[in-house]
Amino acid sequence: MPDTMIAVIGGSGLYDIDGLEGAKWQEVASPFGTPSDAILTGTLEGVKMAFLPRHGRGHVHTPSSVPYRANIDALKRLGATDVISVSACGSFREQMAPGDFVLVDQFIDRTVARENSFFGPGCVAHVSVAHPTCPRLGAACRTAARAAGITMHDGGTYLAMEGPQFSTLAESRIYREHWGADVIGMTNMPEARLAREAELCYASVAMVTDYDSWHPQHGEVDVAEIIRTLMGNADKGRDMVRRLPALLGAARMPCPHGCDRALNNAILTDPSVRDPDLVERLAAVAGRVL
Ligand SMILES: CSC[C@H]1O[C@H](OP(=O)(O)O)[C@H](O)[C@@H]1O
Ligand SMILES: Nc1ncnc2[nH]cnc12
Repeated sequence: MPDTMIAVIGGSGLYDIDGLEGAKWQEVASPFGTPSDAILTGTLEGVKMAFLPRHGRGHVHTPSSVPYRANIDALKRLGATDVISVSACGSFREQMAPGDFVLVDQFIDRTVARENSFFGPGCVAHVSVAHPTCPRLGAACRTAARAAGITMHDGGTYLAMEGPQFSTLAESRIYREHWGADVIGMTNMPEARLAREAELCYASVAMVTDYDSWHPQHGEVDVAEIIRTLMGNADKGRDMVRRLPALLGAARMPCPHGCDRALNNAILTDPSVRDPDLVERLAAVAGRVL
């Protein structure tokens, strides 16, 4: 078993984390493109850590231009075992209020313009994403957040939209009233799919910044208000992250939910007809089974 390496993908408002020993920003090359930014690496309480700002420092990437495949591949190449996605989101539930966190466990994918798989012609694979997040990693996030005094809602369905515009009122109502979505954001898909293909445990912590556009008392989404809430959320997110190493430990045990074995029996293409270039590109993601 490899050592634990906790990788945090920071969303809007979370562009770095503090307190890492031996911290350095490391460029990591990927055959799937250039990651959003260099990756901050170091250790925290003896546990390896990595941090990647999803939109790049200074917020360069739109939700659609984030190089999701390069990001996940680069984290896997570095040795990441567990990925915690930290994201801003709108809320469809009165009780999931701005400033609260939601431990997302399901997704509805409405993205339309993103590469959503490492595999393709010449190496076809199908993994299950019925349960797209890792309960073990999620439990650590829940414990860490609650220990930090954060209101963390346990479980929620995240609707991933393409953006960059926010939803119309009609869309917001459909997602909330008919589709059962709890929160909305623009980035967790295809990130969660790719983490599963790369056999990484993935947990999503969504930090509520607004009530999207459905709430009669709150009107439409106001970016200035989102940014104000984000600032407070980012500090809470850092506090949660600081508590994770003690909960996950440096010595990793196999994932009891099978995230680290997701590719067992998933590749359909016969070895004799696999595309050698694609197989080479897949070395980090799928080398275990290729
Ligand atoms: C800041 S409002 C919209 C923006 O924030 C979220 O980003 P992330 O998921 O990376 O925290 C949302 O998905 C949009 O990209
Ligand atoms: N209401 C919202 N819709 C989509 N993404 C968001 N990120 C933060 N708030 C959001």
